[in-house]
Amino acid sequence: MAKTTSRKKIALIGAGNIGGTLAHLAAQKELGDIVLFDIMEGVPQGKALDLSQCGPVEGFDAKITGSNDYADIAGADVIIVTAGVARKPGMSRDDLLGINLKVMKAVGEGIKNHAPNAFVICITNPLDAMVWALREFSGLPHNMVVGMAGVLDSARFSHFIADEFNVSVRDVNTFVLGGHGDTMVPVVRYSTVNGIPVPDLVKMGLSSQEKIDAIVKRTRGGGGEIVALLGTGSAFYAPAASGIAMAEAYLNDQKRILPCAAYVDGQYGVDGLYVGVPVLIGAGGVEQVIEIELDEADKAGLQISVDAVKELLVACKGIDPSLA
Ligand SMILES: NC(=O)c1ccc[n+]([C@@H]2O[C@H](COP(=O)([O-])OP(=O)(O)OC[C@H]3O[C@@H](n4cnc5c(N)ncnc54)[C@H](O)[C@@H]3O)[C@@H](O)[C@H]2O)c1
Ligand SMILES: O=C(O)C[C@H](O)C(=O)O
Repeated sequence: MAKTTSRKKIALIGAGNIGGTLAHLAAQKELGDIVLFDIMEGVPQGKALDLSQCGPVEGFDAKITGSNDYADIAGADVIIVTAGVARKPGMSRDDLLGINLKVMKAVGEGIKNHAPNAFVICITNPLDAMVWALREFSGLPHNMVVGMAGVLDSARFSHFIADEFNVSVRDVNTFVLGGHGDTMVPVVRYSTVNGIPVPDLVKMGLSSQEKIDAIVKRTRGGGGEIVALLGTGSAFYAPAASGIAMAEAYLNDQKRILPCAAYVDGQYGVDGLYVGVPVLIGAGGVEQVIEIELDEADKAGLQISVDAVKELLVACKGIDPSLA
């Protein structure tokens, strides 16, 4: 029987570890038909065929194709970008700036020419600089281009908090703001177990400040911990799950409040750059930047993070004068 053509279309630029996992999750959730794009010939096609053959076993109905041609992303509702290079042990995310900036240029132009109405989620590192550059190269409205980092960093924080208090992770809610680097700001005051702020749980003697401080530190280094363990490549299951949560918020107009690298234009005293803040995502893309009250320590932490992102933008402009 002929299939409906009114399904949503999800284009995944980069068919590596995260791209393949994104495709699998999007198919399992039947978010729409999926195009996997990569410059490696055969890889997106091979992964698309393999994933399509999960359909009969898992019972999902989604058309999955692989491509090396940007024309195939035409009409995409959502694009998730993971194209580029991942860091190796001993490297920082910022070491990827030069190589991945060139990738963002090619991807941005591909999106501009073939899918300018899509909601674009960037995952490529160094995240806050790459999402800014991707927006510049694509020319899309700022509210339609967003970076994935805070959902992942908060998921790590939540996992560690759930472990510490020996409670279900479902009852834990945490917030990590700022750039996706060593200067990220896990906001302990807004982190709760079923509504009870973590500092109150410490006061109740259920943990200690030292243990919470260690969890904050581990969260900040969460990506590096996995890079060191894997030896080659970086985390991809939780990053893909986080990207899918953001895509679902847009596709299903969920009005979710999620920490994302969003364009900030005045809020938090920050102007004209992408950095991790709470935003409302719905059918209008990033519909609002939510300005929460921060204490002095968190404000200072956010400023340090913003300054680190600013330095990366200067580096981007130095490498590619078209960005200046
Ligand atoms: N934002 C985050 O929280 C977060 C989390 C995890 C990983 N990352 C980053 O995501 C990126 C991808 O990670 P991964 O594990 O999927 O890496 P990977 O190496 O498995 O996959 C990257 C893919 O990009 C492709 N690629 C390279 N240049 C391209 C181009 N010009 N056009 C299209 N495709 C191109 C490669 O062929 C490869 O298949 C890395 O930069 C990594 O650091 C970010
Ligand atoms: O740490 C990395 O290099 C990948 C990613 O940014 C992560 O946090 O897992």
